[in-house]
Amino acid sequence: MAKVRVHQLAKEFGIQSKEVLAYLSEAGEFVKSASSTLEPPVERRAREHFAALTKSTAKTTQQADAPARPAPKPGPKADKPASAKPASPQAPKPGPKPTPKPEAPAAEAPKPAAPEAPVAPKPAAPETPAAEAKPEAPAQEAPKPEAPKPTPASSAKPGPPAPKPGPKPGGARGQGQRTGGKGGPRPGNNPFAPNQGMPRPGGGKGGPRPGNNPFAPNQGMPRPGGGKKTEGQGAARPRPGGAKGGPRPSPAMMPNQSALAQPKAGGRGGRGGARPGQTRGPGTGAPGAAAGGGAPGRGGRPMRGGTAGAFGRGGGRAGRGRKSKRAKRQEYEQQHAPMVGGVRVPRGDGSTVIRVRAGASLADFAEKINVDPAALVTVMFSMGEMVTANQSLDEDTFQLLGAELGYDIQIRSVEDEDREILEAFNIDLEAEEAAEGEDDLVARPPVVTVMGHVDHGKTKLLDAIRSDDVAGAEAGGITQRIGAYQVTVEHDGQDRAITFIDTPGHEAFTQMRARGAEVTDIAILVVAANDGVMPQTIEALNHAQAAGVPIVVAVNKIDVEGASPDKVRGQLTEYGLVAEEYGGDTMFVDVSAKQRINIDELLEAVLLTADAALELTANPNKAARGVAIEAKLDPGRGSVITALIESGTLRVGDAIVAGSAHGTVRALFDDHGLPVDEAGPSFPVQVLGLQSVPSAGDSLLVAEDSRQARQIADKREAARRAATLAKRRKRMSLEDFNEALRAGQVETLNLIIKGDSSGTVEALESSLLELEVSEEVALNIIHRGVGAITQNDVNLATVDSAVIIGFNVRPAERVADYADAEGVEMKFYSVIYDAIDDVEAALKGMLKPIYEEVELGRAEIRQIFRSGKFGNIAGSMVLSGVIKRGTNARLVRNGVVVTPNLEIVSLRREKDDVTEVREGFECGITLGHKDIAEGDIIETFEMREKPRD
Ligand SMILES: Nc1nc2c(ncn2[C@@H]2O[C@H](COP(=O)(O)OP(=O)(O)OP(=O)(O)O)[C@@H](O)[C@H]2O)c(=O)[nH]1
Repeated sequence: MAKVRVHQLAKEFGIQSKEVLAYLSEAGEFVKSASSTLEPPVERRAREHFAALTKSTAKTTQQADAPARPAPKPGPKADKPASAKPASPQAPKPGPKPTPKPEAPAAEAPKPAAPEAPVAPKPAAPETPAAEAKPEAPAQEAPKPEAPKPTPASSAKPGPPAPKPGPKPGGARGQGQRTGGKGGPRPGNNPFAPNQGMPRPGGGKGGPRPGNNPFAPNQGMPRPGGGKKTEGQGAARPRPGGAKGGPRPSPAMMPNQSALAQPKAGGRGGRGGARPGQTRGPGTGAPGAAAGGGAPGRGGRPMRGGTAGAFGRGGGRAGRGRKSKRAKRQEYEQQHAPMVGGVRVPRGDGSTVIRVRAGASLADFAEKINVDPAALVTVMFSMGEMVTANQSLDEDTFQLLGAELGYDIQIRSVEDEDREILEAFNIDLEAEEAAEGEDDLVARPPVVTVMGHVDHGKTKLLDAIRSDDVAGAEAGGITQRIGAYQVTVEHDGQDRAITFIDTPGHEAFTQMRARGAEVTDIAILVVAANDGVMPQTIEALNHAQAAGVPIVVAVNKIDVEGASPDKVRGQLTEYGLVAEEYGGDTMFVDVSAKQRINIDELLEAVLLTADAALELTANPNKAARGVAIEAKLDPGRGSVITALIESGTLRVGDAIVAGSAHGTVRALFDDHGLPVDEAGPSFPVQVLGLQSVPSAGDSLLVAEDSRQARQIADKREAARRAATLAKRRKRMSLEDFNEALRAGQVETLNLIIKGDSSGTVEALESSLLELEVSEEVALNIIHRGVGAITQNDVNLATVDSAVIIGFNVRPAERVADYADAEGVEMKFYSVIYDAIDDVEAALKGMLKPIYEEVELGRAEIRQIFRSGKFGNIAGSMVLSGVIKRGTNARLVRNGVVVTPNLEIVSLRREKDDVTEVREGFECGITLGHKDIAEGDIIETFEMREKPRD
């Protein structure tokens, strides 16, 4: 029998030749290689040895097999084969015990594996049999022992070598990792990191991010594919991933995430961290998945960011998303502003005060509430008011609009308006005054206005005071001019000046007040002793008291027979003016303007009243501020105003602005017509140099230079024009009646008749009342009277939207101006029939118009073009007349009107939009109506007003 060779023997025992060789070598037998033959005795001993060894191994295997499943045990020995063989596939299975601890070693597996090599050879040899017993055994055991990791370590090798064995138990898992992940340990990875369970590059495509910190507690940064490959690790530490582990989502990691993450799991599970992992775990079929959620969980977070980002929600964009939300809310609120008249306009709370200047337009108001003017136009339209955005509105209209929108719209007063204008030029008159100290102020003369009933002697009195017979120069006896002058009287041994304003009654006084000019310090109320208190006396009294001006009563015409000064005193007592001698505080002085009796006493009474009731001081050392008392255009000298300086000093050469007039003071004249160089407080002075004529009552001030003066004047002019326009809008004129009636604003024509005699006035009135134009309109004469048209007439016309008819009378210049400013129409006639004809025509104009239909043109539809943009276009031929765009139309089919009330929405020739197409031409017509057919006739027409007979 041939000798047995080494490899044959090894094969026989199912072991490797080198193991046999090793044994033989150890036994002192010289055997060269696996093919060497063995001598029979050697063979026999070897057989015995291996037979015994096999037996014991088989036993061990059986033991291991049985308890292996239920209880871990032989871990220590198994490690070697495990590392050598494909235990990995199985490793995952048993790996369910997710204890953080074992994981560490597991991760370390790679390293220890290396050092193990040198150690293994030696000790391994004797163990070989055991190891060879079965590779599976260790494989199975591996999982179990994983928990008792320390055990194998200690049992395998105490002390120093501990680290080596350490890895072993984990080795099974580490292998699992390695197997799953192709790569070995990552160079930068820290095997000792507590959460080493970081996913492996092998596990995923991505690999760790370079910036990743292996020592970071949240090492388990999301990994692409990590979920799949690292469940084992994850199983060991689910926490990190789920909790803080995951780095906050950042755009940098998004690509990977989104590339690998399952959107849903990522997006949703992100918060939980574990959810994505769970989702994936099962997907891999790995038992460790449940626990493995940890690792993927980490990934979950970023995934959320990534996914969320992809959908524009949450994640890294969360912040921006929120901002945008806020913006959207604002937008939403705006969009859901209350609808008024079909447009959205922000509403006020009912008490929101919006101040607009007099004559402001919708555009001005729109700017204040930050809304599109067009929207307000629509609102006005819905309220029945047809106004344009730039049209000036009166106060009433603004009130209506304000009530509709919830705003308290207030019209700024003239004063406020002017103050604002001046503030734009850094001129604050109030602040200027407030800044003046006692030292700046010096006494100034009182300014006196003479008031009273007609013909009670105002002018005569002023004449007497001035010793200048002004009254004699007046024609007709009706005072029509305003002047001012200053007189000097001796009082208590001192020369005291008093400034007088000549006024034809209280109207101008009030008018000036209305303009913000309150120049009067004291009022002299003239009452003719022979006539007593009359209506205008009371009016004047009321006006003066309304202005808070102290009154001195001049009981005039005491020289006339039958004069009863005491009666006057008694009468005035009823109106609150109680004479001093009756225990009151009003000074009454009996005078005769004609006889010049007690004039000095009257002046003294004025001074005493001024001293007692008023503190009249002003600062003369500043740029002049004053009021234009009178203004006129002098043919030779141009614009001439009589100004009353209130404070400061006006000098020749000053750049001034008075109302909306500006210029440079060319010359100054006092009330005697003498040139002066300057005028101080309370000094009336004629001023030359303005480039236009301001109005009486306009304020005057010295500007920095002529340029500034011009700019202020321009601004004032603009404001005044706007205010005038606003007033005019609601006034009436004969020509406007038609429109006003149509708008339903009036049904009655109000008239004021003023004539030169009562006879003509009565004749005109009765003739007008006989006019019977229609039952639809009525004529109402609200006032009639003899004499010139006065400001009171204009006021009345203003209130009642009346037209003033003047028969052989004219208004005073200022009244004409006033009427113009107020938008009151005045008509003047000298022939009664002209007046009647005009009124009759106006009344006819008031009648509601009669309209009749007038055919414009006819067109036949020849072809129909469908157009998505324009709808159905009727290719037509104009049969007669003209087809005009925008006109009314109707559709006639077979002689029957099939659709009335259409409109030529658009009209085209070839490809051009045209406004009209004449007979014989083809055109494309759009009716905004779909049901059209070839052969239909389009008739166009318009409604025209039919003149009345
Ligand atoms: N006898 C007498 N007549 C006077 C006196 N004062 C004025 N008259 C006369 O009364 C008339 C009216 O005088 P005016 O000074 O024009 O009166 P007025 O108040 O200015 O009148 P109007 O300008 O129309 O408002 C004139 O004829 C004066 O001569 C007076 O003291 N005695």
